[in-house]
Amino acid sequence: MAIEFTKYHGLGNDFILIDNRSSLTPVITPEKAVKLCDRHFGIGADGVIFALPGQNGTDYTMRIFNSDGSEPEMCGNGIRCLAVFLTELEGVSRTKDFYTIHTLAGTITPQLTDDGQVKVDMGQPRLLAQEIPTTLAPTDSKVINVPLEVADHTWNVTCVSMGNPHCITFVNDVAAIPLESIGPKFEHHSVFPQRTNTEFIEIVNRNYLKMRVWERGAGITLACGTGACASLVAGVLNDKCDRAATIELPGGELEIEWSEVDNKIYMTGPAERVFAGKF
Ligand SMILES: N[C@@H](CCC[C@H](N)C(=O)O)C(=O)O
Repeated sequence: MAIEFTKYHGLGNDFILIDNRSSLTPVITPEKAVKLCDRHFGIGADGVIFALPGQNGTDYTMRIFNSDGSEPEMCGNGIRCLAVFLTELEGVSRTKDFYTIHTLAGTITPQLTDDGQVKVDMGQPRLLAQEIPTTLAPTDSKVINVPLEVADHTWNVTCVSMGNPHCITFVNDVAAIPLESIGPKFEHHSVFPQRTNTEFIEIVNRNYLKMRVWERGAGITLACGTGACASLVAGVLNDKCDRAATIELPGGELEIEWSEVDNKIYMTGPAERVFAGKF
């Protein structure tokens, strides 16, 4: 059976999107997703995203497989891509400029803005150790600036869940971080029972941060939306940045705001269609 797909990216964090609106079961297995994501023998992507029917009153459901076949709870760049993909699928019958999307991290709401970007209500960050999850602190404590031994070095980390786990470290120079070698050591550290995404952040000023990321299940990527949101929260918790900032990633910039009004995170950035095909 031939399956149609469309390739999208959000700041170079790239995904294979599949129209799965006729069933709540993904049309391909995690093992097949690994093959499709392979950059030499497949289409090449950081993950596969499925547009499924809505649940609990939402418009749609999003599921995603990382390039290693694991299933994360949420994907920030991916949900912007999904929002634009849905407009493509719905065509002229589209009647509104936002979607309610059921995810494993709860209901997320991406909105298409007039300038072609996508602004996403990412929900509230979760800060307790049991919510990350991590054993770095007692279950009902926050994990802020806590020492962690990785690769014979003590890193002070702050942990934030955006539905998926993030471990954030502030450094003087993100370019100097040997991501390829230490990323996997953070991801598989025994204090993270569900593994973790890892962000290294350089504070340029209180409204501009530089970030590099090692993603759980995908390795080095050019951008991570949930990671940018989690990093802004970590910056605020450590009094290193304001509640609204630009995050510069290798693939481009995201605007992130942590609202004092509703405690939610709002992420704004692009989503670009690359090409479509069949496999
Ligand atoms: N790139 C994504 C995050 C994708 C999921 C992540 N690899 C995980 O396993 O949690 C983003 O833009 O948020």
